[in-house]
Amino acid sequence: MFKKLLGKQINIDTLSLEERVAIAKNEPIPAHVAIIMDGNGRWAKKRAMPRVAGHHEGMKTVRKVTRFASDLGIKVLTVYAFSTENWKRPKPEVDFLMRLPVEFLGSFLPEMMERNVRVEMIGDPSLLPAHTQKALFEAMEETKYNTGLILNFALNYGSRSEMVNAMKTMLQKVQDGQLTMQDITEECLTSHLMTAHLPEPDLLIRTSGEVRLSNFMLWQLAYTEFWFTDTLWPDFSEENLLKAVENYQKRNRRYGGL
Ligand SMILES: Cc1cc(N2CCCCCC2)n2ncc(-c3ccc(F)cc3)c2n1
Repeated sequence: MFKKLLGKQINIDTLSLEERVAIAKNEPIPAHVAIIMDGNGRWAKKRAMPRVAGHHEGMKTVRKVTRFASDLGIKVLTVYAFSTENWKRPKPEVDFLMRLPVEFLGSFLPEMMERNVRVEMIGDPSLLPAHTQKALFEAMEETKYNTGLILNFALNYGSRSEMVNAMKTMLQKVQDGQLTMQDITEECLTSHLMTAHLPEPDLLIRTSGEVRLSNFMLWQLAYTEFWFTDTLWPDFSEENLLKAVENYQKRNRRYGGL
């Protein structure tokens, strides 16, 4: 890929990762990157390993990508870790998945503190097992004053139920006289979503060649740039994230305008 640098055309594919990071940092870095982390089961199947091996490897990729996103200066990284539809999977697989937050936080929390990373979540935690909730709430409590990258886990999250809940709250406020019909605007609905305190995603990445949203942040992604890759999530690397950011920086976002 060619980039204009200091009046010269540079073939950045010939540069090192570090050199490309330095160049990328001279242009707007997407403040909020959202990732649908697909391909874990396929990764395991290709290696004749159980599906859970792919999930476990995928968890290590979350750690790797978090480090790199923090180094790049990304402000918010939202990762779709467990959807409301995932409860339909076999119980042993769900049980394994529900232990990943415990393992991840147990091993990575000290480094996240050093890196000033804040752990947040979107979704309904009430259905998560007690050990998962405990690990999550402790990590959110311990990191709540950190001002660096926000690592935002979408857990037991579904966009349609998020929007229905927002509408119900707004309707209740209209009934209670706290809101009028004129108050019901796009901004009002946005402020009632779980992501109200976050900027909308600038870049959405989906791995493993799937090209669909799977009930993920449907409202919030209205003006987001999408980047799809055939790479399976466990194989996703700093190189892949940098490629997505470099591609993002080549696009001129119009937000519906000309
Ligand atoms: C359910 C689930 C699945 C999960 N996968 C690994 C990544 C690929 C996608 C599915 C499997 N990962 N990876 C990290 C977490 C996690 C969640 C919350 C938290 F506070 C800390 C870590 C996680 N949670």
